[in-house]
Amino acid sequence: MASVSTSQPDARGGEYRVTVRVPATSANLGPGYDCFGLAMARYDEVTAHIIEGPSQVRVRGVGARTVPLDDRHLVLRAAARVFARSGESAPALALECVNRIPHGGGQGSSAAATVAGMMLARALGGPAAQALTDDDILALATEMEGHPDNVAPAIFGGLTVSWTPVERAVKTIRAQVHPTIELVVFSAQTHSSTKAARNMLPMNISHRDAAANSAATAVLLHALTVDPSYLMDGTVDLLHQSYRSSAMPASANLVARLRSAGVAAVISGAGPSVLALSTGALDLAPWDGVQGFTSDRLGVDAAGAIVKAATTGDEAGPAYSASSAIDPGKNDTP
Ligand SMILES: Nc1ncnc2c1ncn2[C@@H]1O[C@H](COP(=O)(O)OP(=O)(O)OP(=O)(O)O)[C@@H](O)[C@H]1O
Ligand SMILES: N[C@@H](CCO)C(=O)O
Repeated sequence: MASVSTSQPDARGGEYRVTVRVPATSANLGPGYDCFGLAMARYDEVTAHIIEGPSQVRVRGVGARTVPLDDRHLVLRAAARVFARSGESAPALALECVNRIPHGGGQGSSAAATVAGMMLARALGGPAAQALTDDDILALATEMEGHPDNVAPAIFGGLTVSWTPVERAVKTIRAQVHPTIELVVFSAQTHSSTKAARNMLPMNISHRDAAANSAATAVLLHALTVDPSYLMDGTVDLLHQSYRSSAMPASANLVARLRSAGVAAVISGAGPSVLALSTGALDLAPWDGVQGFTSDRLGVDAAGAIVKAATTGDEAGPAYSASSAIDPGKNDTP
C-alpha cells in the first residue's frame, strides 16, 4: 500500500523536501495484458522541493545523459497533471532523481516516474492536491500511461489486477503473491518503446485465442496466489508476445528456452526484459552469460510507493538520500 508520512514546513524557513521511492514493475505476466502487474524490489528515488522558477532537474543513474532536464521531464509533467487537476498553479520544483529502473526495458520506468511526480506534487501542493487519494492518483497516472498495469503496482505494491469498468474510473484488486514464488529478471541491453510495441498488436484476434487467453488469465491468478504448480499453464499468452517477437527476437528466444526447461518465463511488460517466475531458487548457472542480458533475483515489493517529507535541519532528514549507493555511470543507458 502506498504510504505517506509528512511533516509541516518549517516556520523558521527550513527547506521542505519530499522524497518518493517507487518500485519497478512487470506488467502482463503472460496473458494478463494491460491488467496484471507485479511490483519488484528495484527502485527509483526522487527528492523535490519548491523553488523560485524555472524548475531544475538533476539525474543520477539510468537516463542521466538522455532524459530532458527541463519541464519536459516526465516527473515534472506528471506533477503538473496533479496541480492542474487540483486547480492549483504548478510551482517550480528542484528534483534530484536517482534512477535504477532501465528505460524502455519493460520494467515500468515510465510508470515509476509518473507515480513519483504525482506523489511529490500531492505532498508539496495545497489542500486540493493533498486531498487526492491513491485511487485518484491511480486514475490520473493511468490516463498518462494509457494503461493501468504498471502504475497500479507502482502505487500499491505487490500483485495487482486492474480493469476499467465501462465509463467509470479504473479499479485495482491487490492480491498476495504466494510466498514460494521467486522472480528473476533478465534485463536486456537493448530497449523497446512501449508505444511502438503497442502499435505491433493486431486490431482483432480469433475467438479461440480469446477464450484460451481468458482461461490462462484465470489460471494465472490461481497460480500466483494459491498453487504455483500451475505457473506454466497460467503464463501462456495469446494477445501480445508473438506479435511483438520480431522486434525482440533475443527475448522471444530466451523465453522459449526457459519455458522448454520448465521455467515459467514471460516477456516483462512491453519487453525486451524477460521475467522468470519460479518456485524455489532458479539455478541461474545455465542462464548466466546469456548474451545481451543480465540476470537479477529480485524480491516482490510489497509496499509500493513510499513518500517521506522532512525539513532541512531536521535530525532525521529525508529518509532516502540521493547519494545512496549507486554507480551513476554503470546504468547510464537510455
Ligand atoms: N525516471 C525517468 N525520468 C524521466 N523520464 C523517464 C523516466 N523513466 C522513463 N522515462 C521516459 O519514459 C520512456 C520509457 O517509457 P516506456 O513506457 O517506453 O518504457 P518502460 O516504462 O521502461 O517499459 P514498460 O512500459 O514496458 O514497462 C523513457 O525513454 C523516458 O522518455
Ligand atoms: N500492457 C502494457 C505494459 C507495458 O509495460 C503493454 O504490454 O503494452
